[in-house]
Amino acid sequence: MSTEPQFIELMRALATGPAARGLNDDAAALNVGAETLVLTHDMMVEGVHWLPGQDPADVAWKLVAVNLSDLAAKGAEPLGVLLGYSLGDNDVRFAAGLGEVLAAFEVPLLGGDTVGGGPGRAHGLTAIGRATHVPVPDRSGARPGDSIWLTGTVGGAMLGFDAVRSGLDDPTSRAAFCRPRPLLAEGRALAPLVTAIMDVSDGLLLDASRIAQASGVNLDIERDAVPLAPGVAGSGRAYEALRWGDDYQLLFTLPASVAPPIPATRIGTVGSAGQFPVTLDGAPPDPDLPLGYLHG
Ligand SMILES: Nc1ncnc2c1ncn2[C@@H]1O[C@H](COP(=O)(O)OP(=O)(O)O)[C@@H](O)[C@H]1O
Ligand SMILES: Cc1ncc(C[n+]2csc(CCOP(=O)(O)OP(=O)(O)O)c2C)c(N)n1
Ligand SMILES: [Mg+2]
Repeated sequence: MSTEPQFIELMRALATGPAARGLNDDAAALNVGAETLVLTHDMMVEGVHWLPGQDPADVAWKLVAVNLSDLAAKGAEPLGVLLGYSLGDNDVRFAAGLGEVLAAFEVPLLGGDTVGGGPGRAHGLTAIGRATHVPVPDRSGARPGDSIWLTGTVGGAMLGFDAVRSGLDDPTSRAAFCRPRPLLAEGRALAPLVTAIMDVSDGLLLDASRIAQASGVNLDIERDAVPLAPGVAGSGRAYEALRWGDDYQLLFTLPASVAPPIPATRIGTVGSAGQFPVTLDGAPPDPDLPLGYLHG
């Protein structure tokens, strides 16, 4: 079996048009007449993205939210979604959660496909958006001297996952894992200003390394500047929170003179490319630990 990066490399040879952006971005950007459509697709798999026994309404919420998060990171306004659904237990609960998330973010369901499920069910969703700013911001414009910024905190999903796994009925800590909120308004406000932007799905360090690689720079993160979700600080899991993922915050770079128009924390500085795409307080990350979450 291939790893996720190996398979994407095979796809990269096929996705050669400009709209695919070299498969180096959160979404495709397709010019259609005077508009630019922003298109993304993410899947969720039982046992990989949700635990067997989790409320299907939460799975539906997250499936839509993670895709809208990719639109948010490109400053796009959602136009609609298409659902690929595997039948299983409690399909009615899934439909209820889908209704909630579509209403919460005012996104229409446009269609989809339904198949018989089995163990290890997988659902997919395509989200279609309209660019509110062109050029659609990508990951490649970070320049030495830029500041690195992050919305919100990291580590909340990691703690929420533990709460779900241990059956803890604490809605606040579960919410970060079960019901992430795509930062659509924030992404739209940032799109005209940023030099690079993406959403943090696979872990702050791994996603920062993607901006670094796309931009041909180093991202140096100040460890103590990274805002941690309540409960992470002092738990001994601060470094894990930088690598766990599923937090769906926006990570972006701005020229040093530009202040973000939305609440965010400055977490580091862009430097020239060096041996490591990402450093922490000038030092390489722990070589024995992955930077974030990769499939395969
Ligand atoms: N099976 C696939 N076929 C074509 N493109 C893919 C496939 N899997 C991933 N990609 C592309 O590879 C890039 C990286 O994917 P991914 O890391 O999943 O992005 P994101 O975290 O924004 O969802 C994106 O451009 C995505 O569209
Ligand atoms: C049961 C379970 N175990 C572990 C995780 C953690 N996890 C699984 S995939 C993932 C990264 C994000 O998923 P991915 O499919 O890579 O999304 P993308 O980057 O394509 O948006 C994380 C943090 C989880 N969500 N659920
Ligand atoms: Mg993806």
